[in-house]
Amino acid sequence: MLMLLRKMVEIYFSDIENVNRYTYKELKIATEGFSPANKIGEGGFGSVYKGKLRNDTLAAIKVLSAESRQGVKEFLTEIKVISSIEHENLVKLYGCCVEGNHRILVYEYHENNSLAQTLLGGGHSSIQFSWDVRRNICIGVARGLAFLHDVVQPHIIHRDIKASNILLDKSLQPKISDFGLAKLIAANLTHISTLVAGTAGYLAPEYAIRSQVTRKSDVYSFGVLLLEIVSGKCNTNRRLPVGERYLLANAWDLYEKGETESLVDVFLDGEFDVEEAIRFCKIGLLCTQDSLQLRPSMSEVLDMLIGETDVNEEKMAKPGLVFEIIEAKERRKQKGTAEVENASSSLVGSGRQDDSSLSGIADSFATMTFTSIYDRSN
Ligand SMILES: Nc1ncnc2c1ncn2[C@@H]1O[C@H](COP(=O)(O)OP(=O)(O)OP(=O)(O)O)[C@@H](O)[C@H]1O
Repeated sequence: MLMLLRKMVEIYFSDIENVNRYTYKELKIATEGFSPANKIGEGGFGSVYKGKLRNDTLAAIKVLSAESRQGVKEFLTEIKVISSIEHENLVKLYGCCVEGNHRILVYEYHENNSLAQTLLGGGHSSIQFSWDVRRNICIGVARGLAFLHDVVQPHIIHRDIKASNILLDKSLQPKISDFGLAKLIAANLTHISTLVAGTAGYLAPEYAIRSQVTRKSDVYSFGVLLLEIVSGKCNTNRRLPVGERYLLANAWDLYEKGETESLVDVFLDGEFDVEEAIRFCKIGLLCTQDSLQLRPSMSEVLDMLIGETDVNEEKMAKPGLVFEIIEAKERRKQKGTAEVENASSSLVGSGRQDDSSLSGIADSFATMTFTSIYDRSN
């Protein structure tokens, strides 16, 4: 069995070009024995360490935990996928280590950390997120995603677009990381169903409820991220009163009242291009509409962001809000009642959801990893 596995790994590796292989020993040296001092993060799949490679290059070394769902096949698939694509807004994979039980990915290191720890990190970062910087980040992320969706063949759905997966390099260029959930899907398939493994606040309703993954579920997540970048607020802040907890619901309320401008981060102190900021908010709302068909593609989003095309808000519908289901589920847990069904029926546009899809909610949520429902302290 072990021999067979080794053989499989060798066959797979012989098929993968341009990927360095590292030994466990050299990665141990690079991270000073995986010392806690060099640990820079902890994700759903394991720990991330900063390390210095043999050629003095800094790297982010992601050690997949034993509990990680990624087996050899998924691990090697991830490597194959990442190594075959290169783009200025995607994190570069240097190589990997597959030795015994060790599964380690070695990425280019980006010193300015993620948006989750900087922009949304509660004031612990010294980075100045001016409007120009934010605009550049939004456009860069849209470029990276449009590339994955519309240029790479067959296209790639990221599935886990969120602030902790947007890293910043030394000149604050955004880099999309974590293709652990990405899967290549055949171009003729419109969607694939799978276990929901994204993060709650960024999840498109159809993804949360029916595990339905399409490029449009990435578009939804991008819309949430866009609103976070413009507002400087996390999509969920459980410290706030119920009515103010959810950024997306607030954004829609303000839009309806014609007060979209007040969504923009107060830290900008009024120093931003008002028209452009409002346009970005509207694009965020276009992306998060309940109906997949109404959401634009990432290439269309990019064109709207750079002002190449206008934002058509004529028929813009209310966003699909997942939090209502989450809260109802929490209440049900506490009270042992069957409120999920009630809350689900109040989901925006939920008239299209039948009982069979609703009955899957609890199961879908049981498989979700709620790893990044973070709060911003201010
Ligand atoms: N290439 C990198 N350069 C610098 N820091 C990184 C890099 N990759 C990851 N990190 C840091 O490690 C943290 C954890 O990353 P990881 O992708 O494993 O998990 P996550 O995105 O936080 O959560 P999840 O696994 O649920 O997606 C990131 O938030 C970031 O701070």
